[in-house]
Amino acid sequence: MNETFQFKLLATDGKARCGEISTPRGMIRTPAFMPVGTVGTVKAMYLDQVRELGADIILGNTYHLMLRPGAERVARLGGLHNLIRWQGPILTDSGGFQVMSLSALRKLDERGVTFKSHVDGAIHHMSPERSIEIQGLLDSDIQMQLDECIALPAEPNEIERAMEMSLRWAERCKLAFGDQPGKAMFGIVQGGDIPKLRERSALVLKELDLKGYAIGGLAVGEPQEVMLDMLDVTCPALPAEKPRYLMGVGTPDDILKSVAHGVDMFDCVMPTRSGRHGLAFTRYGRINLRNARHAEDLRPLDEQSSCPATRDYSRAYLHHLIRSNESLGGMLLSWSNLAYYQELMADIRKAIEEGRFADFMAETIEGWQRGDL
Ligand SMILES: Nc1cc(CSc2ncc[nH]2)c2nc(N)[nH]c(=O)c2c1
Repeated sequence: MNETFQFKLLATDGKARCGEISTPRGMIRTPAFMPVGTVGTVKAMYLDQVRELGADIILGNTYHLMLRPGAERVARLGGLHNLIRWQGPILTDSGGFQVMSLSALRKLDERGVTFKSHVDGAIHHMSPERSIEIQGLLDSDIQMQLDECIALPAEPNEIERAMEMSLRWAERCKLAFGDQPGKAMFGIVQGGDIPKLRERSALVLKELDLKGYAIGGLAVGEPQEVMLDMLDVTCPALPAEKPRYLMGVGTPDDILKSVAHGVDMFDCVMPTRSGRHGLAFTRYGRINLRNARHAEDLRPLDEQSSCPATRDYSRAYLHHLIRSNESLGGMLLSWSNLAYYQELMADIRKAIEEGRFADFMAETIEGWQRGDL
């Protein structure tokens, strides 16, 4: 079993890149979509199914897991991989983003974040060092620095303050992480929608010579064109030989266009969360199965799909299950959406390798717009 964490670029087509990250727990093919397993489960899915769909890596979450079952308990139980029975790589977010979006009472200052648990109301303090310690206890393969993500639109001096503090936290996290062969700690580029702050953040993080770089502070309410403009500024400022992970993104359209801007890794709750609410992502675009027009439509979502949930179940039945709020509805649509996302990633990787990514992107977007009546 190899002991290193190594990113290899296999092909480029314009700014789009195709590569692979080798880790002691297995290979990650990029561009990669990472299903979100926030509290140790990809909701409504068996992890064997998630693996069979082509996912090489899933996400865990420091904030949720430190509150329940607790980081030290997960370590006593043999680490996250053994607990949830996923032996591939796991990436964990550092928790700051979730504190700011989920916990009732919270305070953020130079020392870190202080918050009240949404589980039992207990008060927690998480410093950059503690976040890395927790991710270590979870035996995470790719760990995120603690950072402060500002929702957009925001005041420039607020964006600058948060970006500068995130840079100081990056250094503290690098120190706390130390040297763990086979594992990686990623810095997170901040800077909101301000190009010169994005450039500074990327350049200072590049000096830290980390094994990979996340692009944070996006997919927080800004229009897609602002997100893509920030990628135009950020990606060239990052080292070409390191992986780039765009956090919290996104729809199939966001992913396709972000790959075209040089992004290698993605994560989003979209395929599972919207699946539970009846929204299907297909090569024809979105289909909302709650809509009455599906009530007697015996067609499957896509008869050409290799996924049984997409190929074998009628829209009428999916409509019935979602309207009846039956668990099977969310299970089948989560399965179908994750299958579609992984199929899209596989098609993207192939198109880049074959030097036809621009045509593939145009054809794919046209298929979504054409829809299927
Ligand atoms: N949009 C967005 C999403 C996430 C969550 S990514 C995630 N964690 C668990 C699941 N998915 C972010 N996380 C951090 N640490 N920083 C960010 O700027 C940021 C931005």
